[in-house]
Amino acid sequence: MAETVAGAGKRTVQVLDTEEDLAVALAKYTADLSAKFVKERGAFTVVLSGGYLIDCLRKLVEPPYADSVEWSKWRVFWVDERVVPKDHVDSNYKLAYDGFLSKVPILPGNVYAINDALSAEGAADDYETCIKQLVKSNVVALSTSTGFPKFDLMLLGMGPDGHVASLFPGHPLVKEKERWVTFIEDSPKPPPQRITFTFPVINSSAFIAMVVAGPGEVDAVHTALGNSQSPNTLPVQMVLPEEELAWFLDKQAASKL
Ligand SMILES: O=C1O[C@H](COP(=O)(O)O)[C@@H](O)[C@H](O)[C@H]1O
Repeated sequence: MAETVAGAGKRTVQVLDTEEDLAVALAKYTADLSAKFVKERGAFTVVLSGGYLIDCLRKLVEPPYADSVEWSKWRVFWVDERVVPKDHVDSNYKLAYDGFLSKVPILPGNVYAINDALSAEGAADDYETCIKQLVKSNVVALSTSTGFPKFDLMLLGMGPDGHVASLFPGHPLVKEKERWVTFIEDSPKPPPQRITFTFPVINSSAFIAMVVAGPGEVDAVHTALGNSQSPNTLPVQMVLPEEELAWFLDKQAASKL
């Protein structure tokens, strides 16, 4: 199903029979976009989230997808990170390393993790400075329409409350308009200290895959994609990238649609 959303790129929704089918569809989507961007600009900038998304990337590290991807062209970033050491069980870097990065030949120098020796505020400043330098050197594109960095693909998950990245319902950070990267010290989901890309950065990306499986997010999926009359806008409803928002759902996640 594809439709155009006013003021933004198109939105597509795929409902896959099983979570296994979802992982295959996501691997194909990511591999196809990797080939497109490597051909067009010689690099592919990919932003990961934490949580369940990493498990859904398991088919990408297997043939035929793993063999077709030019891993040396990948540059990897995080949409959000918890302010904990990189080897901590809550670290999004550790989750991605164990479940994905350690299984493919991405160059270690092309993996942009946060500096885990800094405070939340310091780590957010440091990550923003790093991305500004990569924009200057043309590794990360700049959106001509917004002036914010334009990543090629963000692979996002969503929490049961409709949060994306570390942007939670009702939190003032969802309204941030200036910063590229900001920090939160009172995250309602532990751990409390995190850094996160802001909505202007998320929505300046070219493509976003929104990946949701299982029963936990059924109501938030219904609010985002169904005809639910919820009075409060969920963070996930604010996601509108420049070219395409592609939802990947399994049947359970889509059961109220
Ligand atoms: O805390 C976080 O939660 C979201 C959603 O996680 P999920 O396990 O419900 O898929 C995740 O996207 C984010 O990166 C993470 O820090």
